[in-house]
Amino acid sequence: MMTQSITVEESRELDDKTINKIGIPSLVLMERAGLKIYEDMINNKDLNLDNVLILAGTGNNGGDGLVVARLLETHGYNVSILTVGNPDHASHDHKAQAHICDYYQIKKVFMNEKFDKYTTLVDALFGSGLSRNVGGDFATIIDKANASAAKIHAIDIPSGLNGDTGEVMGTAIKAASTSTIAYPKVGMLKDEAKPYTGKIYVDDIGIYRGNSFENE
Ligand SMILES: NC(=O)C1=CN([C@@H]2O[C@H](COP(=O)(O)OP(=O)(O)OC[C@H]3O[C@@H](n4cnc5c(N)ncnc54)[C@H](O)[C@@H]3O)[C@@H](O)[C@H]2O)[C@@H](O)CC1
Ligand SMILES: [K+]
Repeated sequence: MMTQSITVEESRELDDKTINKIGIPSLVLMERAGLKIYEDMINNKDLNLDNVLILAGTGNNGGDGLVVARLLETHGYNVSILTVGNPDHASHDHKAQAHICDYYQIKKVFMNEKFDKYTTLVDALFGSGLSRNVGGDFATIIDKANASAAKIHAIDIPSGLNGDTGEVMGTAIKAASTSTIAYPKVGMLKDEAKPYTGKIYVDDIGIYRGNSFENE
């Protein structure tokens, strides 16, 4: 059982070490993340997956969200994607996932979309890359998501929540459940973070701290 928590910086160092020193390709980690998040959602009986909207930023957190979109689509669920931010400036792995989503012709919606027809929203706006207060279109979408009747499942860290302190950076997603990658981040376990994280799933995707793999 992995119950340790880590800082956001450590999570980024572990990602980097796993990819660049150990040699597991980043797209393999992203695929494993997406598969685990998809399974968490399927197994969470509190989520109604009749009509799912993926809220995707243009980084790798959004890339994880696009893997979930594709897995939902290929398993027959009704799923749409709202990309927030400039797709031309998306991360390499995000662009690779967007290309795959295009192959499957997954429905795309835009900023003016009404959220009330969706049963579940997936928060893939920001994860460990959040570096400043949330504003502009991102804040608009977070506030619209929180105001909607749909439940929110967050990927890695609820967007806008400071993963180290558990504080809200401007505004933050209030998730019913969160799939966090590798280890929970320290701020997510604080009492004040609970209304934002909801139930936390910890997803093993092959990223390990120190020698913890020896205990697997
Ligand atoms: N390849 C990897 O390293 C892995 C990454 N993973 C996922 O990738 C996430 C990290 O991805 P990224 O490093 O691409 O970062 P994010 O996707 O968290 O953020 C994307 C970008 O948003 C920008 N940004 C930060 N704060 C902002 C703000 N307030 N307003 C507007 N833009 C802002 C930053 O330039 C940042 O790089 C993790 O949380 C996890 O979900 C997982 O797939 C596991 C493997
Ligand atoms: K997120």
